[in-house]
Amino acid sequence: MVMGPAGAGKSTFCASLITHLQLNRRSCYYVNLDPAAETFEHQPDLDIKDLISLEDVMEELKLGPNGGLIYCFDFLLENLNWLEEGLNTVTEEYLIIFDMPGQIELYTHIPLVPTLVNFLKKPGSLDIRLCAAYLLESTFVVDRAKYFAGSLSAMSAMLMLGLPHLNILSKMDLVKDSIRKKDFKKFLVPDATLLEDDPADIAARKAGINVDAPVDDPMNKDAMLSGASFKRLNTAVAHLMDQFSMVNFHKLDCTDEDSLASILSYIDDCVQWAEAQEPRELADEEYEEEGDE
Ligand SMILES: Nc1nc2c(ncn2[C@@H]2O[C@H](COP(=O)(O)OP(=O)(O)OP(=O)(O)O)[C@@H](O)[C@H]2O)c(=O)[nH]1
Ligand SMILES: [Mg+2]
Repeated sequence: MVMGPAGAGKSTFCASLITHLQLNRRSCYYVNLDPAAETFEHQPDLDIKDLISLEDVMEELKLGPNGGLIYCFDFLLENLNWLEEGLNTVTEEYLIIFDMPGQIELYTHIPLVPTLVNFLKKPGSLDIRLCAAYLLESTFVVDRAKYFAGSLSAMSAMLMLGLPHLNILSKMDLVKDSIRKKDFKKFLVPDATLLEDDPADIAARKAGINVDAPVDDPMNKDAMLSGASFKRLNTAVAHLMDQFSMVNFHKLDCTDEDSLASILSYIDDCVQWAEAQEPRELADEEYEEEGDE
């Protein structure tokens, strides 16, 4: 189940993963659960838009895009038999890829996704072994406040969903030229020491702003204007991440087959894909191909 904030690269990752699976002769089943998604590199095998369209909901119920999305998800949960019918025949050989919408409220404020997850993994029913792939943009590391806020959202999803969980820094192609591999390593585990060389603080100090001013009252206007209370907030979030010590990241570059293979192997481990495979007989043409090699 591919999740993460809006624009994190979820659909692109799904498309690259499908291409990678096809190249490696693996079966996959693509489920689009984002009712706002318009174009696809690979046509979904099951598409929420066949059940309900966000456009219709917004038009008929006079809802905005976020309210409309929540309505669509509510509707999906009331019509889970549609999902069950679509997935019932998918065998263990398949890797099912769920492409999720990016609105964070689906995971946290109103627990719609946790309800869906419980339905999909229910023993005796669909009984799908799920794994969450939570994507964050790797460019976030440049802005420590964004990086820690993103890591906190990842941790929140981990706690809410209780699934085997992979946190992934996507779009590595965008940073690989500007940040050396060795320097990037420290961002794979969110840790409060990363705030020590925050470029935003360095720039603020250069501009003569005292971001290190002691803050007795974080709501004090001076503390807010100087950025000192914001720094205090980030430090608190960073220490919280340290205390839970739950989040670590894997790097993903969708343009690199090795990177995709590495992420896929983690996913396979989480969902125990290899263990679930029955030994199968090769089809005649596959025998011939193997012979040729
Ligand atoms: N350079 C680069 N751009 C990417 C990558 N993945 C996604 N993008 C771009 O980022 C934008 C958003 O990508 P999507 O895959 O649609 O992101 P998403 O998370 O599915 O977005 P929502 O479904 O709207 O939440 C698009 O313009 C993509 O072309 C990547 O690996 N590298
Ligand atoms: Mg998408």
